[in-house]
Amino acid sequence: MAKISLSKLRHSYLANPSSPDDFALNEIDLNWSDGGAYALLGPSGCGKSTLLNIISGLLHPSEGHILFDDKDVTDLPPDQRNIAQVFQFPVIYDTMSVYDNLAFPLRNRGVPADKVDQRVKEIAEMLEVTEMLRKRAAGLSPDNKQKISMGRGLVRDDVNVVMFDEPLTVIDPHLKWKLRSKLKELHQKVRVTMIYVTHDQTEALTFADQVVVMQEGEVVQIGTPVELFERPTHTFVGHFIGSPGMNILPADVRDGGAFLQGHHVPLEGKVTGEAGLTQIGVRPEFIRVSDQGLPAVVRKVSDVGRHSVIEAMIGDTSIKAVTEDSPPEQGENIRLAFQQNQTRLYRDGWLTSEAAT
Ligand SMILES: Nc1ncnc2c1ncn2[C@@H]1O[C@H](COP(=O)(O)OP(=O)(O)OP(=O)(O)O)[C@@H](O)[C@H]1O
Repeated sequence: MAKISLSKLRHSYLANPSSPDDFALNEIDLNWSDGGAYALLGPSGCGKSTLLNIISGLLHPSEGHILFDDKDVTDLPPDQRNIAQVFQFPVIYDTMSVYDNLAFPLRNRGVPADKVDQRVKEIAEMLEVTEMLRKRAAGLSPDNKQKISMGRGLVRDDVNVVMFDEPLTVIDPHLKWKLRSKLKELHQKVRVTMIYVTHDQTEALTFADQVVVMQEGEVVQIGTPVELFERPTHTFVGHFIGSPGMNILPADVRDGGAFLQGHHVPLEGKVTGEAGLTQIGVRPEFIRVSDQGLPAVVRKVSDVGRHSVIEAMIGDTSIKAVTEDSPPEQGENIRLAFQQNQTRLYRDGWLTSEAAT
């Protein structure tokens, strides 16, 4: 297990990059603690695989350094980095038994047979595959194959890090949540540093203690799932995380106050910075239908099970609110109250209101 540091990492696939747009990764600095569970989250093309390949050693960064426990590994090839990887598609030997598949990474490194046996049985128990150990891998369902693939990633206890690259891609939707929580449970048992790459917010937020959100080659926020939900430092994070995402509303700022369609909107705290495009950010969960608040007209109501999503118009600005009470009717005139300590201001995308004290 290792602490991992990425220092001033940049990468371009071009031979002679000249502008920031030429870089697939732009200046990444990160410090990950030994034994932590981390996720890299972002839409397709944001640079997740590039970063993962740099950490595993498949790709040499154009600039910067990778350190494992303060040792610079930037120039080391993958086989000398002592990493285990679990990929999108199961990597197992169909002709071998489940037992031999799990034992393979250990036998390969000359681990004594009794230790191999003990560790294989331990991992099989954690994954709940003990009864499959004697079966041939070829006959397994895709989700069981991926479980074994994960087991192969976890079986060695001497790795610096286990990296998961979209590991639930091939899993049936109704089994995904099972494997997702299994993985979290496994991390708590084995306490190896783990990095989980995904574009799926649910997977990232359920697995990781800390999530790194990426957009267009940059890290836009690093935080716990709660921090990302409650106080996104960028509108991209606000919108990308949550279902529905944060409302990002056009705002005029004058005399230190924010106005939406001419109505004053009290913010969490003082406004900092100057000029730029200003927007109010408030999550649908923090807007209530109330006697007081901003006048709005209901455009649509969607019943999504435990709650309803109200889509309304304030002037010509569309806004979403979530309610667990009985929702208003389409076309109804309502008032929407924003919870002040959850109402933030963004300037050119970045958080520019001070936190409530
Ligand atoms: N081998 C390559 N040569 C040139 N450009 C590349 C190469 N691999 C990736 N890129 C570019 O680098 C950027 C980041 O891609 P990357 O694959 O790291 O993103 P990602 O977040 O992993 O996306 P996905 O989830 O689709 O794999 C993209 O603009 C992509 O087109």
